[in-house]
Amino acid sequence: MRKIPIYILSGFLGSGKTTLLKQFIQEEQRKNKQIGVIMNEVGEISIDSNEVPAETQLCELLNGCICCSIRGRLETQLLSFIQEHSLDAIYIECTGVAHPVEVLEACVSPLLVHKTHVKNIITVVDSLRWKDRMRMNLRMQKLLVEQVKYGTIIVLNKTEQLKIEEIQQVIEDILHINSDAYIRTVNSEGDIDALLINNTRHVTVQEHETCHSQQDLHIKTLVYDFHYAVQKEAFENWLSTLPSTIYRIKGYIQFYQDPNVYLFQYAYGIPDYIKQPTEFRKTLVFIGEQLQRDEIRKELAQMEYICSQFERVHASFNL
Ligand SMILES: Nc1nc2c(ncn2[C@@H]2O[C@H](COP(=O)(O)OP(=O)(O)OP(=O)(O)O)[C@@H](O)[C@H]2O)c(=O)[nH]1
Repeated sequence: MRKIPIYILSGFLGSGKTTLLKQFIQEEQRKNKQIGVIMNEVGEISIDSNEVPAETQLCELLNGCICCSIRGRLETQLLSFIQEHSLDAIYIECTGVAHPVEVLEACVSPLLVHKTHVKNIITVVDSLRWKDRMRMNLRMQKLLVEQVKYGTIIVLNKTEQLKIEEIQQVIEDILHINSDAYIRTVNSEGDIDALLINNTRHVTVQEHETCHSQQDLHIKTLVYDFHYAVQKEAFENWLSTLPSTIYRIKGYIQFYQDPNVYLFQYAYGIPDYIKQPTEFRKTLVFIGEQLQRDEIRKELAQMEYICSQFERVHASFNL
């Protein structure tokens, strides 16, 4: 019986996993292949799944990490994918705080071993964050190293943010931890076929140190729903005050006096806004350590309140 290949996309928060996944999907579609995608999020909602085309079989596993708290749900989902669809490949996008070997363990249960095989663990590295990783606490540094150590292919992404000699240093560090293949990319663009086929190392479950998102890493999430727009300048000023332990923010936002809704991405302190063609629920998801949830809620609510007052004044002048 033909075993369905599984590709595990690993890598820290905001490193470029979804960006890479979108390219895999395009490539598979170009070859008329049917694929299944499993997206795991530590938070209670997924923003990234809106990036997956409607014709792709998609499953969201939310509110926990498939490497620890919701491992059983991954197995159930893989089985249902196999039984209900005729798939050529399955892609699993891990949370940014997952340990790749523990995701692998969840994929090699006795119920799955005769039906699937894990072809590659592709670890995406944010080159700039890697270069500066000593600024992170030891637990996070260890996670970054573990993700690199157990990748069968390393994608060194966001390389345009570094100087040539810095890239050389990052490559040296990475090869020291894992001498398997690596590929340098910007926007996760590269030789997609090489990532799918190339595999110098047999993918096996190995002894490893654990680092679980909630117990060991103390990762917390917050979902904030907007009722009003906020002023862009005030929002950006506020972003610049956030601690570096807020590793990731993503979601949809609307700015005062701008009718557009933007996909907002914030990774390693760098914000990015992409105008959306359609309406989305205006929500931000925060992922980090020591999240001061009440403070974040209060500060965002304050920005909304100011704009709601502007709108009231505006409306009263137009009456
Ligand atoms: N400057 C730069 N930005 C990039 C590159 N690749 C991806 N990004 C941006 O980085 C942000 C995060 O990218 P994603 O692909 O969502 O990262 P991710 O690993 O899926 O994020 P999580 O799933 O939240 O962990 C987005 O704003 C991307 O557009 C790159 O090569 N250079």
